[in-house]
Amino acid sequence: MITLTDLAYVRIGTQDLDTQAEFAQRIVGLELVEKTADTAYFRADNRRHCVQFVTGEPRSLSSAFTVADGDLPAAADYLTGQGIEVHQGTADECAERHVKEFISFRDTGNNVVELVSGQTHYESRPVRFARPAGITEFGHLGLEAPDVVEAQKFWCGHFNIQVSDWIGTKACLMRFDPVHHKLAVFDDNTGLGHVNFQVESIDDIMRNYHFLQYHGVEIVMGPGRHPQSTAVFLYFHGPEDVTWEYSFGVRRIPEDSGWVPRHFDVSQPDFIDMWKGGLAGAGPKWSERTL
Ligand SMILES: O=C(O)c1cccc(O)c1O
Ligand SMILES: [Fe+2]
Repeated sequence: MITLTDLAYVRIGTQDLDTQAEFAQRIVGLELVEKTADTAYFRADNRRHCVQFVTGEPRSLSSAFTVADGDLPAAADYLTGQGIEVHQGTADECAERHVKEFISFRDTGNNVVELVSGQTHYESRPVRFARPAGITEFGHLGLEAPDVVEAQKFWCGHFNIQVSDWIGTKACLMRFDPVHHKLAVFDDNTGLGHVNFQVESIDDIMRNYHFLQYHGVEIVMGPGRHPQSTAVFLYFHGPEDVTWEYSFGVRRIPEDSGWVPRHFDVSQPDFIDMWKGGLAGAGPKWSERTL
């Protein structure tokens, strides 16, 4: 069993670094920490960076979680013992990620996952957000897998991860600390589902909604309220199909609360947005009535 302590970062490939960098700043609102000819790093909280774009294939490269200092050798042994191939991060790879050490492996969705220790943090320097989106922190990652049940067994079997809620068998929301979920797996082939940032208030959600609309950014879903975490959310599409989410008010589940995962029924209109609850049994559409 491996103990995860936090989310670390996500690395995303891009064929257009400049456009991604501009979107991450001007639209998402992140701080650009560093940009070179082939990579750009973005900061949202005390982590030195939590999003890194890398020139290359436009796809998710890896998602990273933190483990305690000193835990990596045992984690590598454990995974190897489970028949999982482990790569030991080289000095150059560590430098590129701004971590002391890391290992990587593939999950059941063939996503590359990195376990890191010694991620650089800027504890005392305020984040210089590129715009006032209200971001407070890197919230969670949505990964994709062809079989969500298999992915859940993998994550809960090898890590200190518990299921918070199921959305049919289409999604599983999981936690490794009191936050309702920092890892979610969605039913799809492989890759990054979405990158979530928590914002300070419901007003930020609505201000961001109008800001995105003004800029012609494609809203994927929301504003709405997830019945699972009770967070108010807004998803939008960035370049190269990257989905971003702002949310506010995520539920916390205290450690010994006896929480039992709920199963949400995807055939109901409010399965992912409780504000659509009024649509249940709404009958034929008034606008389509024949007089
Ligand atoms: O916050 C949630 O509950 C949630 C539910 C479904 C899908 C998501 O991305 C979520 O963040
Ligand atoms: Fe989410």
